[in-house]
Amino acid sequence: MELVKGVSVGNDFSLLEKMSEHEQVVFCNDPHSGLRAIIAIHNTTLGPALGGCRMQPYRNIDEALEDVLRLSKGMTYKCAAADVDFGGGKAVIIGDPKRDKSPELFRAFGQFVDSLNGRFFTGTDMGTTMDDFIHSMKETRNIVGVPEAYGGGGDSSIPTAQGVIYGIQATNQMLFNTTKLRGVTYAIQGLGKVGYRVAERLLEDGADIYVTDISNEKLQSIKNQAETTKGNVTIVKEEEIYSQDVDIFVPCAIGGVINDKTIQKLKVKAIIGSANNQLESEAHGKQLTEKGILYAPDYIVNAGGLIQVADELYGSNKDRVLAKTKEIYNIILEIYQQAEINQITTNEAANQICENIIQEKARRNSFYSRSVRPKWDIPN
Ligand SMILES: NC(=O)C1=CN([C@@H]2O[C@H](COP(=O)(O)OP(=O)(O)OC[C@H]3O[C@@H](n4cnc5c(N)ncnc54)[C@H](O)[C@@H]3O)[C@@H](O)[C@H]2O)C=CC1
Ligand SMILES: O=C(O)CCC(=O)C(=O)O
Repeated sequence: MELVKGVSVGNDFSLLEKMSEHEQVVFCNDPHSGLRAIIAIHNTTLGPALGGCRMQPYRNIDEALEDVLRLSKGMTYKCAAADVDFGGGKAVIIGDPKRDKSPELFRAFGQFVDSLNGRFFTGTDMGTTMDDFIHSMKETRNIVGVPEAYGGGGDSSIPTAQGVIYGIQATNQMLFNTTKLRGVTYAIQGLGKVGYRVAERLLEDGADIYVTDISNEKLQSIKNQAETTKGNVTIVKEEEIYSQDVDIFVPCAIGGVINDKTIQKLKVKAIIGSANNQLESEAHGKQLTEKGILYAPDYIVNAGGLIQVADELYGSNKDRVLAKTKEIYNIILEIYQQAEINQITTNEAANQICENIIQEKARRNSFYSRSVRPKWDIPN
């Protein structure tokens, strides 16, 4: 008897080959709530996988799978660089965040997370908010980025934006021999949870910024705010953000924005922002170096949120989170120096540093490697 009619995932092993670097990929389907999601666990050498959950109206399964595989790999490196005892994972929910959310959908998602029995911890990302995960928390304890009123560290985009600012200061030090934010010009793509805070801080310090977003409301809001700050804001069209005659491009929206097309347009001296997977491919890092553009690897710059959500497992302490986030300044400088000494790209330098950390820790913690439980005791 044919139980599942007409289902084909190809007549080869291409799906498994696609995830050959990953430990586990879980496809989640709950017809009752409409949940369709993918959870990817890339590497648990340093601890259970941790990574936010993105909600996006992906066009097809390939697009969603590609995104979750790339994002979860990035988390492995981000955890290593940020020195947190977690591995890399990520989740994507296929759906429109404006239309398709419901308490049932996030509860169903929580049940899938719980079924992984401590191998995966998750929280907010693009398209999801802390409120969504209040529903998931009813089904699993393995939710991070929880509001303060529920015992968590609160909005993780606050330390993420702080980390971006430390990264910009390190970049200004490298390029202009100053840690000051003003006197340097910036083009910001995306005024969401992170980008808006970065824009606010730059304006407060008297910097001139150029901004774009697909939301007019956000553009208008920052424009209004700039009336009371020392810095000035200029709104530009979405596609024009790449060709602005400014010092630094600050991508804080979607991934893949550094590609063959945009590199041609860029006139900046450096790129530093919060968006995950900014380079369409690693080779684009080389193209940036050849063009004399300094690239601050995204997963180093945007680790502030991860640092905060990982800290929740020790009880959430703002001073501890800030101290660790400040380290982003030194790590970025170290990467710039290593790239220069070894004549490699900054993304290669960052990858090498992280791979060495993972190997070194795996040797020390071999008893712990691939454990399904965190070191600390979290009751289930
Ligand atoms: N929230 C956090 O703590 C962290 C965020 N990130 C990454 O930073 C980026 C931004 O994250 P959030 O601010 O949390 O997301 P968000 O969803 O709050 O904001 C994204 C903003 O980008 C805008 N946008 C979307 N497409 C655009 C386009 N083509 N051009 C211009 N603007 C566009 C949206 O309208 C929105 O205002 C994402 O790539 C995310 O993965 C990384 C680490 C932590
Ligand atoms: O920032 C978060 O809430 C979780 C960490 C994460 O998913 C990320 O850094 O991309």
